[in-house]
Amino acid sequence: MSEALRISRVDITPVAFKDPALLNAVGVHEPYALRAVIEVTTDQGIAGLGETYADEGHLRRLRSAADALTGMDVHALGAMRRRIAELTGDDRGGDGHGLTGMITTSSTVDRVFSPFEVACLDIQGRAAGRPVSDLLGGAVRDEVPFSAYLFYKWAAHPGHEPDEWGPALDPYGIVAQARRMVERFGFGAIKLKGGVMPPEQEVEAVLELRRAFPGIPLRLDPNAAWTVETSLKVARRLEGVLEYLEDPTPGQEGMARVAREAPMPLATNMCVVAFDELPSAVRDDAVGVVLSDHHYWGGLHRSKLLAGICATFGMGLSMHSNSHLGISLAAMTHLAAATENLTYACDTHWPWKDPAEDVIVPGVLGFRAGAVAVPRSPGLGVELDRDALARLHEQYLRCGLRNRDDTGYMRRLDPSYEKKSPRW
Ligand SMILES: O=C([O-])C(=O)C[C@H](O)[C@@H](O)C(=O)[O-]
Repeated sequence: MSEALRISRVDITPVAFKDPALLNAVGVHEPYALRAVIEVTTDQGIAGLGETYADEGHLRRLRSAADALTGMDVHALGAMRRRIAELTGDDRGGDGHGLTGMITTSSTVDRVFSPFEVACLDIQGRAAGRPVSDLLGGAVRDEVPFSAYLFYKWAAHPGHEPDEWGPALDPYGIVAQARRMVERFGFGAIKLKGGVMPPEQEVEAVLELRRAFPGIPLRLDPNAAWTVETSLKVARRLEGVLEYLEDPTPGQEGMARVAREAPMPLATNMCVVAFDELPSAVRDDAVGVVLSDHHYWGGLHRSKLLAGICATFGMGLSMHSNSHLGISLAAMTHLAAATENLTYACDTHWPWKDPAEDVIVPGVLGFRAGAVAVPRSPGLGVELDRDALARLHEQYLRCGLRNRDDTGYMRRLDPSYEKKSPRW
């Protein structure tokens, strides 16, 4: 039997990178997005990478988990998760963790375990000379399609630097943003973040997108900003236009009422965010598509478990994102490549990031025709750029967000912004 690879050291480095003034149902993105880079090193000197949220509460839990996992074999993933569960208890919720408009009910154990699992899989892959997708059962696709993630957006906002994208505050601004995204990255699917403008304006924006991009799958996601009645009006107006409508209204009960009459599937990353929320969603037909996210579903293996449950119960599977760096993009790509029923283009915030602001050595990951090629080198296939890590850590120390005990990600709308009524 080959030797154990024991964890001898864990480095957790919080970083900040610039985020544009993107709008959603609860506010505007902070000028910086916070992430934590996890580097796990074994006694044989093999290092692996993970990435996760970086609010203070999460950082505290990551640090205690790191101490508890030191000395364990990187193959003992089940035992690692159990040890983290002993530390955190069955705590649920508390922090927003970049999930818009909700205090998440996702599992703390799964959120804390996830970046360690990814880093350990990176090490396993490096040691075995295999890409992470092989450790997940093998890639069933060589490249993973992602969607253009459009946002209503201010040109700038206090604390944000003006960026090359400019404002997008009406349907024409949204179509112009989509054209630039599609021209630059080649995306073959489009998602619009809604819940910001009056619903009829958001319907207009989707219809303009349909005119501008005939045949491209479209999605609209108002982050549960609407009533059941408004959701149904929108759904009827967009019959035959949307591939899915994401989280139109809060809660499984409301979603089930919309789902009964809506002419398209409903998707969610808000009312099903943990395994124990699946049975009622299935029983009540509340959702047609679940958006997975390995950051809160407990890593890559548990995301595959979610995929299996969705397949069993006839639900579709897509993938959620928050503002993220290249380590997460690599993990998302390996997972999607190895998940047969993940047939929707995945979400990504990647295009909104300044390409010069990342912690990985550039050149390995990129979009061609809207897709990312699955890395074939051992592990995740990405390397840490230590100078960039130090720079973005300095930015974290300077940016003034680190003492917040929330997501460090969203700012509630300031009073000068008059939010339009979410009702129709
Ligand atoms: O529903 C979603 O897609 C998200 O929760 C992703 C992000 O939080 C999104 O709303 C954002 O970045 O504003």
